[in-house]
Amino acid sequence: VVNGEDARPHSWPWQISLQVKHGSRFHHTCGGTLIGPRWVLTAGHCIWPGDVYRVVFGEHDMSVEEGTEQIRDILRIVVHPLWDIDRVADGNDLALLKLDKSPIMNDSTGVACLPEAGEILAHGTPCYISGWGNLYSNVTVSSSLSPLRVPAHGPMPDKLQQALLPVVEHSVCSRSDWWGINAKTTMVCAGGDDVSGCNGDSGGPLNCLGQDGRWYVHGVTSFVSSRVCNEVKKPTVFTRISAFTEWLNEMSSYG
Ligand SMILES: CC(C)[C@H](NC(=O)C(F)(F)F)C(=O)N[C@@H](C)C(=O)Nc1ccc(C(F)(F)F)cc1
Repeated sequence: VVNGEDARPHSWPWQISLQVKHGSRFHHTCGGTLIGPRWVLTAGHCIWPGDVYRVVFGEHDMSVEEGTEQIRDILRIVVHPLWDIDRVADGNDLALLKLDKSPIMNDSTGVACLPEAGEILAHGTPCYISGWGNLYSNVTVSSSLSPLRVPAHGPMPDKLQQALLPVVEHSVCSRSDWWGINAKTTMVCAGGDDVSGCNGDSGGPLNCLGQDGRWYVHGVTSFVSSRVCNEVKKPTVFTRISAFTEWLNEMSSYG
């Protein structure tokens, strides 16, 4: 998250850390959302065939054993059938992870509320992105020595970050100098004035306040500008969960 702040610990109890095994150690690779006792929703682009993953719940500061962490293994991974890493702009950037065992629900770990099917957020609706992704893109300025602009990764935070990202309605997000045709109606755009998601926030939740005073997860973090995470007129793009209600119900019911 670029230009965010430390989240109050466990204030987004459905936020998980998806960790991938490299050698004998696991490390954070994506965010995700607990949407049922044994189901986590993340981004399709977080899943690479052959990799081994685990899910950490109740995490806040990655560098400290806080006693609220719970770790679960994954029984099955269902990537959306239409997801294609070579066609990011087509959307469908979703994957469901079935856990071997439900985590214990407590003050630090809980299930998210999801919106009604088809629900569309109005322009300007205040939402928060949360994640342990990069604090900024480390873009080397192009010069005679390095003619290419090489976007490298900035530092990753230890503590969960959050940032207020106002919703950008589709008619604005799909303007030619914004995301153009890459912004589909099955996506939610949110952000502006140099706050954004960044690498490592992938798959995490877009948390939006509902009329009933509850927080609802409307988006799964999908993509940002490949030049710089918080590029002007390139708001963060999320998979719109309310466009996939049927698929989510089908998958979670066949257990
Ligand atoms: C999509 C993921 C690989 C990656 N996602 C993220 O970093 C996330 F945190 F925003 F989720 C990303 O946006 N990476 C940059 C480097 C990227 O590839 N961006 C990108 C932007 C737009 C499009 C387009 F326009 F085709 F849809 C494709 C890729």
